[in-house]
Amino acid sequence: MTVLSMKGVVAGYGGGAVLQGVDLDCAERTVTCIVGPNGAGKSTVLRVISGLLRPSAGEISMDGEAIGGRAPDEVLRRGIAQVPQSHALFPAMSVHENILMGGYLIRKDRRLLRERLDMVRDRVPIVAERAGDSAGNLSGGQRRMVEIARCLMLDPRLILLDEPSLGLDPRSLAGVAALIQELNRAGTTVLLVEQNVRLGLGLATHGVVMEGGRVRLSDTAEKVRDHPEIASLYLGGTTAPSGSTRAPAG
Ligand SMILES: Nc1ncnc2c1ncn2[C@@H]1O[C@H](COP(=O)(O)OP(=O)(O)OP(=O)(O)O)[C@@H](O)[C@H]1O
Repeated sequence: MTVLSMKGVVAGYGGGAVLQGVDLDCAERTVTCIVGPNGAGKSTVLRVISGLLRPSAGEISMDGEAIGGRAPDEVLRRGIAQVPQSHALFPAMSVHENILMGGYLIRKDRRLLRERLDMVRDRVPIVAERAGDSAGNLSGGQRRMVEIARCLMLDPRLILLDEPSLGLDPRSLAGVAALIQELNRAGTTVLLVEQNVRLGLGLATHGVVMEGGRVRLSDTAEKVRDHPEIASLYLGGTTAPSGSTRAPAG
């Protein structure tokens, strides 16, 4: 079943279209990774889905219902949560308080809030382990985990992640990759943008290559990763060794 569908989406920032007719589908329970050169429009795709940017043409639908051009809070209520590129936590607030902010839309339903909090603590252990610490005192990798955990408070159907690997050391990378895969196993559909092509396509089920505001290639992550042009452009001329289709866990 298709969760998210984009057809012929055109969008930009006033000085001409950045997205020039993007077609993209995310099937339920898949992890789709968008890769491509700087300026290709990858982050713009996420912005146009989450409602931060209005498309000037084309269609965007979620579970078959049109959402193109809707306000961000409405898109969020429909189950699409975006985790921004970085620095998304309130550094002076505790981890627990930051997580509660993620439940703002459901704050009046105390029981649901409590249930979600338990679920988030369960899925992302650092939320309980560092509950009382200021978010500003966490390492980069821990912050990224809490940023992702925060968006789980609304139990989204689709999570949008903009460069989850940005600025992380290798150990944190593995932890964040494992968390994304775990969420996916629990049933969440994920769409992410990644500069770290090896990591992104390693943890994804599907890959999308963008160039000049268009989708150039869309296939299983494995096929995209093994595509000769992708290998030479992004993976240093070598295709990933067979058997390394998934990022290491832990
Ligand atoms: N807020 C903005 N205002 C004006 N132009 C923008 C804005 N954000 C992005 N752009 C332009 O839109 C184009 C696509 O940007 P986008 O961030 O989507 O690319 P990207 O593929 O994610 O690349 P990168 O990895 O560099 O972020 C670029 O030419 C960029 O300069």
